[in-house]
Amino acid sequence: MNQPIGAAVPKDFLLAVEALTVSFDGFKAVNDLSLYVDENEIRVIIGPNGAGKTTVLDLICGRTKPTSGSIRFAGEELTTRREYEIVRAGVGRKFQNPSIYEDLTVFENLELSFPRGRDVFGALFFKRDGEVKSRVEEVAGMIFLKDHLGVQAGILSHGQKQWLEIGMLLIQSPRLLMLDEPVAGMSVAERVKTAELLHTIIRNQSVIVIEHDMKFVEDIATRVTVLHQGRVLSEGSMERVKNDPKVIEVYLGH
Ligand SMILES: Nc1ncnc2c1ncn2[C@@H]1O[C@H](COP(=O)(O)OP(=O)(O)OP(=O)(O)O)[C@@H](O)[C@H]1O
Repeated sequence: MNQPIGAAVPKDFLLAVEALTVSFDGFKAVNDLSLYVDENEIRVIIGPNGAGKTTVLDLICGRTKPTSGSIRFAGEELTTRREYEIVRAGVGRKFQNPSIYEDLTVFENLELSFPRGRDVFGALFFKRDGEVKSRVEEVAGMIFLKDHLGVQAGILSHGQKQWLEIGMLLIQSPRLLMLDEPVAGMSVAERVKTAELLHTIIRNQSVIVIEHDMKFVEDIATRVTVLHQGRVLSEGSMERVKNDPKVIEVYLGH
């Protein structure tokens, strides 16, 4: 049957979070939340402390299980999946503090994160050296560390360590990257380059960023979701959200 003109056509989002709730001892940290992220989108989540931002990412990556609701990613339900299955489905998560191997070089950190397959008997098989090397170099170029491949990760600047960790996710080619305050502690120049990096990433992937730095949010966001008390308080362009009286009252006015 033909769709009547003007009828809502269901759209396939990369990520569709619907009616998501999680209670901790009766306290709803996330409360009936719905959120939809497109392919090739940067979505920024902002909101006051305790709004539920980190908990939303914990729910998407399977670290926390919801009390109710659904999270569909590329058409698959994630709420019944284990954390490693969600990673394999294509969701990469970076936490606030970089977790890199400080004693290893940039090259080795990236190489170790390269996804290793398993053969039909379940044994690990390793990709040919050349394939790994060219992928490591490609990702190092994206994260501005191509000239630092032989450098020990421990002596990188804070910002470079953050980029390296993003690179360690990128090398696994996730379809969705989730970043928790990626520019915290970065210099102004590093923030500008991080915005550039995110714009490169979304040519092929989608990104969710939790951020407090409003200048950075303005630089990267096409759509912003404001959380408050576990719910969506406002959503839309930065322009719209920053002029929303509700948002000014609970967040931006402080
Ligand atoms: N495992 C948990 N057990 C109990 N309460 C929790 C748990 N995780 C989070 N909370 C509570 O849920 C609320 C939301 O926390 P969350 O860390 O998601 O907020 P946030 O928006 O990320 O805040 P911030 O900007 O400070 O990082 C807080 O009140 C927090 O104390």
